[in-house]
Amino acid sequence: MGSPETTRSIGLLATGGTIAVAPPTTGNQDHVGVAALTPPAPDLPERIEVVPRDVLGRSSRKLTVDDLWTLATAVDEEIAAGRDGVVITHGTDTLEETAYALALLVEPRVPVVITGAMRSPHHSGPDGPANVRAALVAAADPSLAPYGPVVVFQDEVHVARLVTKMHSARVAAFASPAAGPVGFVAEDEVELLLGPAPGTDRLPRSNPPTARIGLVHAATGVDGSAADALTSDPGTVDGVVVAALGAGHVSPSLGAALVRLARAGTPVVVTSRCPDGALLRETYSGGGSEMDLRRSGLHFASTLSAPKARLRLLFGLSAGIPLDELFPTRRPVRG
Ligand SMILES: NC(=O)C[C@H](N)C(=O)O
Repeated sequence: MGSPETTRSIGLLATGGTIAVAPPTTGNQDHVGVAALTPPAPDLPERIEVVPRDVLGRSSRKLTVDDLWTLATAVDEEIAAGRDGVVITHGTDTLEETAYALALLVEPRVPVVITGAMRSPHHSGPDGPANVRAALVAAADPSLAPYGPVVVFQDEVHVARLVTKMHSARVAAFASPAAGPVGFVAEDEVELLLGPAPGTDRLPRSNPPTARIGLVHAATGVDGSAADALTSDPGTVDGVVVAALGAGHVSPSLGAALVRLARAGTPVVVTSRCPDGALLRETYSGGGSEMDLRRSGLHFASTLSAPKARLRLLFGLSAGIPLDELFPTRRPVRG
């Protein structure tokens, strides 16, 4: 790894998404390859060279967890080949999940940066080129490595655990509601605002993903049938994640169904459908409350969103990691 004065070699890995999409046709939309996303040498930020590579070429809605494993392997290969940083271009719809999957799977020895675009190359004012440039600048800054994979979008730097797509169409689509961006890019330099969080999300990288994890979204009137449907055939799912109401609540009927599942040995992990805030421990009691669910053996996923907790459970169970290690309980609920 060179000093900031030496040229830094950045792997640019393309996976598809709006940043690379061709104009719509009647069938599937094509994606241009990484060559079209690589800025020509005269347009690159100073002291950056790009090593382009096509890894996948599709909309993010078509990606599978096997694709996430493939991408993590490609990132590992780039790091092993001596890159000073890695940039991944990606569709925005599931970009935050891929960022978190890389936080689970990749040892962040160099900066790993994910970006995309909300306007395709053939729309007016495409945001892809500016996002790629800012991502390259971030990937070339070694001080970003300890943050794990980050999302750089609209010149903001967001950590994988907290970032989420907040807007379906605007170019300023991403935010980290719990803390804000950890930094920003201006004039081809990274300005950091917050330090890296203690600890790591990383899991041992042993087995490719095999576990199937169901997702239940709590809402008014959503009862136990939502969980029962997922598990009606034995062996359909290996675990369930719940996007619960508020600080970790579900309807009493859904709560009872989830408790039945947990008692029968299916891992059940509770998250909140709120984009910000903690899951409570001992404030509310009664059927479907956080006290009821915690005491009944359900696990709680701290500040992770439901889609990210699902990936943690999926990769963690596939690697044979005990549930208590994946989602540790700080202290038991009293009483
Ligand atoms: N802005 C985008 O990239 C959205 C696109 N549908 C995708 O996720 O692939």
